Amino acid sequence: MTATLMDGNSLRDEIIAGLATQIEQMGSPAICLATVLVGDDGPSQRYVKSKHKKAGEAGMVSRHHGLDADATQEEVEAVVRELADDPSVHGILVQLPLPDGLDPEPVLDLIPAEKDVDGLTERSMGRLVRNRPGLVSCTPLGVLRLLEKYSVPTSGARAVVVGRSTLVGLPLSLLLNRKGVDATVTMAHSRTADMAAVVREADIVVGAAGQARMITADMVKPGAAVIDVGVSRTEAGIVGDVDFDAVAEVAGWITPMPGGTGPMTIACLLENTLTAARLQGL
Ligand SMILES: NC(=O)C1=CN([C@@H]2O[C@H](COP(=O)(O)OP(=O)(O)OC[C@H]3O[C@@H](n4cnc5c(N)ncnc54)[C@H](OP(=O)(O)O)[C@@H]3O)[C@@H](O)[C@H]2O)C=CC1
Ligand SMILES: Nc1nc(=O)c2c([nH]1)NC[C@@H]1CN(c3ccc(C(=O)N[C@@H](CCC(=O)O)C(=O)O)cc3)C=[N+]21
Repeated sequence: MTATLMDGNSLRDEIIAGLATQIEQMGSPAICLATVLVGDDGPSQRYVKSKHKKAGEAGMVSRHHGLDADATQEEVEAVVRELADDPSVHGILVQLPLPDGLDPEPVLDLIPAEKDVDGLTERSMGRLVRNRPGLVSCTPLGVLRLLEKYSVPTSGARAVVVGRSTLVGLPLSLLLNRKGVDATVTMAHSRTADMAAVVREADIVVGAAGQARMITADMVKPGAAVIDVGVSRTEAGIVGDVDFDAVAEVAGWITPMPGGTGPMTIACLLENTLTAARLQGL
């Protein structure tokens, strides 16, 4: 392998240790992250469990609300409303996607901006667009942290983000475009014509489409930084959007899957929870 491996597990541990120290210095207040999961999807339950475990390591408390897959819109909204009104809860994360038949928009609308640790509400997204301080989606933040940690040059670099969701692709594109980061960003998606040619232009490639191994070695410019966000369940197990073994021979930097962006998402979620607690006066 010629690429430098961008190790999300070790950077996560570093970030969580830093959070634990900060929280101790604050006199160890009970900073609380609440998660809401509707349905019994196995991997979602695993991610949520891992979020709670890591919250404990950071010196935070956490609370989980699990609802049955057949929960009604009203039931989900009632849970979120209760968490929104509860002053002992500092961060609220509603695991997406919700089961078919439930509309996430009115649910997200109930999350107060200062508790929006996923950065998904209209106010948080608006602040991101307007370049004002606010909570930003965790996976995009984690990607930026990895680029920074490994000194990947971003100013003037061409970045291609494959995926334009409000959870990952869109906020990440906005962050990469920000003053100070200064990449020239292309957002690619399922209608992009000649994806291979678009990706080949990139100094920084982010796969956030959820299409198993769609980014192949022939699509990658030699020396590029390749970040894998996608998670697909296949018969071979969990695989990313990047054809890791072959791309690692061409890229300058690459994230492993697992061990790359997943752990960084959790670290940044906890960082957002501390920020949220401070916004609420802790
Ligand atoms: N590692 C982590 O921490 C996290 C991982 N994930 C994973 O990242 C992936 C993306 O998540 P999310 O953004 O929520 O997913 P969405 O399904 O909301 O969005 C997927 C995006 O990828 C685009 N897309 C789909 N197929 C293709 C294709 N063949 N070529 C190009 N673009 C395509 C879609 O395009 P269009 O808009 O045209 O439909 C859409 O913009 C998933 O696998 C998810 O599990 C998500 C969050 C955190
Ligand atoms: N509102 C909302 N916010 C999210 O941030 C969110 C979401 N909904 N829905 C689902 C996706 C997915 N996601 C992951 C988190 C951690 C890992 C993670 O830690 N993965 C480990 C591997 C874990 C394993 O092996 O199961 C790793 O990559 O090393 C992966 C994926 C957050 N998501």
